[in-house]
Amino acid sequence: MTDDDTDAVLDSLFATIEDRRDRLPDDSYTASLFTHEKGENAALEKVGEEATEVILAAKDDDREELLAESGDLVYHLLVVLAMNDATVEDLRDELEDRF
Ligand SMILES: N=c1c2ncn([C@@H]3O[C@H](COP(=O)(O)OP(=O)(O)OP(=O)(O)O)[C@@H](O)[C@H]3O)c2ncn1[C@@H]1O[C@H](COP(=O)(O)O)[C@@H](O)[C@H]1O
Repeated sequence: MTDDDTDAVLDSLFATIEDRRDRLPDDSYTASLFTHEKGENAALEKVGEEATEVILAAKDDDREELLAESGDLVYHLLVVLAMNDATVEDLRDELEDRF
C-alpha cells in the first residue's frame, strides 16, 4: 500500500464519519456517538479506553491485537476531531509542519 492509498483510506473514513454526523442514521455506531446522552465525553472515553488497549497489546507483544486496537483508536480520534470543527486535512497539515 502506498502513502497515497493510506491517505485515501483516512480521507474516506473521515468523509464517512462526517456523513454519519450530518445524517444521523439510526443504525450507525458513529451517529450514536454524536447523539449520546454523555455528549462528547462518550467519544473521549472511547479514545481513553482504546489507547489503554493499545498499550496492553504492545506490552503483550500481540501484533494482531495492537493493529486492531490502533484501528479503533484512530477511528475514535477522527470522531473527536469531527466533533471539534477539525478535519483529517487539518491533522495532515499539523503533522506535515513537523517535517
Ligand atoms: N472504523 C470504525 C470503527 N472502529 C471501531 N468501531 C466501533 O467502535 C466500537 C468499539 O467498541 P469496543 O472495541 O470497546 O467494543 P464494544 O464491546 O462494542 O464496546 P461498546 O461500544 O459496547 O462500548 C465497536 O462498536 C466498533 O464497531 C467502529 N465503527 C465504525 N467504523 C467505521 O465507520 C464506518 C461507519 O460505521 P457506522 O457508523 O456504524 O455506519 C464503518 O464502515 C467503519 O469504516
